[in-house]
Amino acid sequence: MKQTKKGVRDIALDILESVEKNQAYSNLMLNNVINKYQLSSADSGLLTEISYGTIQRKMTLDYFLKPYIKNPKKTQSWVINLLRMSVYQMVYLDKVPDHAILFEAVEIAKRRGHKGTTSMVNGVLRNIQRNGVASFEEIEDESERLAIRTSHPIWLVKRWIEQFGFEKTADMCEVNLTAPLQTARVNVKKISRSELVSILIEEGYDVEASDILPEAIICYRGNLAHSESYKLGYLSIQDESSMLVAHALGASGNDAVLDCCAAPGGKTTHIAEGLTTGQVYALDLHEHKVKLIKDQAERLGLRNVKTQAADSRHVQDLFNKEGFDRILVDAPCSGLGVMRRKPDVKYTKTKDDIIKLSSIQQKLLDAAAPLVKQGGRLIYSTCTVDREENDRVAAAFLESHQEFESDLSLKERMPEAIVPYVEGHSLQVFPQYFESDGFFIASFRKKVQA
Ligand SMILES: C[S@@+](CC[C@H](N)C(=O)[O-])C[C@H]1O[C@@H](n2cnc3c(N)ncnc32)[C@H](O)[C@@H]1O
Repeated sequence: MKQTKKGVRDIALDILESVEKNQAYSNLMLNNVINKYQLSSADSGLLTEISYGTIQRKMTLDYFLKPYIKNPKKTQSWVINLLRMSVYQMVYLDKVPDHAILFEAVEIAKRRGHKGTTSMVNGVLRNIQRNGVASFEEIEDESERLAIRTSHPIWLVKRWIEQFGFEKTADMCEVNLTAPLQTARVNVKKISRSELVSILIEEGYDVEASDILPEAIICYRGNLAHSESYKLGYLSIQDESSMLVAHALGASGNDAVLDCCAAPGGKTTHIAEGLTTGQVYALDLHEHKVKLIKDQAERLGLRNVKTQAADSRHVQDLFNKEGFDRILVDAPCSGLGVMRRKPDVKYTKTKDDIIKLSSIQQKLLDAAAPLVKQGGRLIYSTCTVDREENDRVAAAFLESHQEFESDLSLKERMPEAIVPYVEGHSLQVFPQYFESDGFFIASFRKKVQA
């Protein structure tokens, strides 16, 4: 039901407050409020731009605000968020004039606070309008400057520079500030890509075939999740990096496949679309998440997906040894490759999380290993950019599982554009390579016993 009318900026402030207090993820909250208030597409666009933009650039905005706020620690959080989102609009959006931004901010301050707060908001914004914002050149340390300018935590920027060098880190930080394009995967069991592209164009979507993957479509305008073709099961919304995983797995025909961490089912259904008589067994921890996989398989008309709620660290209790041709461990991870979609992730993840996650990732791989057939393949993937969770987990697996070897055939299953980035048995996709998510894939082959 449509709620009482609330201004876009008021709603944006609610989102910023909830995200700040860790009550909600920005992407989920945004979808909820767009439905709740039945916003027009122009208003949804503005709301997304203001709330995502402000979260994306939080550290930069705080740097701009610092000289103008006497006592930031004593200032209420909603006031800080109101100032952040107003400065975001003043500096980064040219479609709204400064006087309108100031007027709206003062009106919100009047409604939510007392006179003193209103005049403080007014004063800070007027001063910024008059004097401008600080230059980044004032920050001496190069990595700190990059961190503040692109609004990434300093520990993370330093860690990435150490792991990948300054240039790659800087490119990644820049691209993390941009909005991702929506991509979709064609359900080749139901329709060809060229047919689907024509149907979507007729429906009014601005789409084209990707030149990286044969089943991918890029959408420049409109939300394909609302299309008729989506309802009919012709497509799934999926990032191209994530689509690479099914290619790496290379399941086909009658293969028995196990997907250990499968919800919401993006990769399970991709794999299932590529089989004929084969089956995918899809596991995830919780029943409500398993339902998401079931719903997707049903929508896509896939009958070769079997789901079960289970802790895959004990997967050996569920299946016989050496029962699967292919196993995928698309592990829980820090998600540092998907910051464009979930900008709040960058401020909440810690080094400790990375250590804890890498231990879970190793346990999941250890548990899956005995279930792979001799000559079969095990794929490990994450949507993160961090050597501890990626290369080190892969190396530790090979070291402690002599029955496996590096699978150097990974290159042969990757699309041409990706091949140059494959290093031996693994691949780290950086978000700046193809405008897709940051992703890691490693491929292991179980040796055939003599
Ligand atoms: C990266 S997501 C998987 C995304 C999924 N493969 C897809 O493509 O849609 C990781 C999943 O692992 C699940 N998970 C975490 N720990 C698990 C465990 N011990 N056993 C099974 N699933 C687990 C989480 O619930 C989460 O859904």
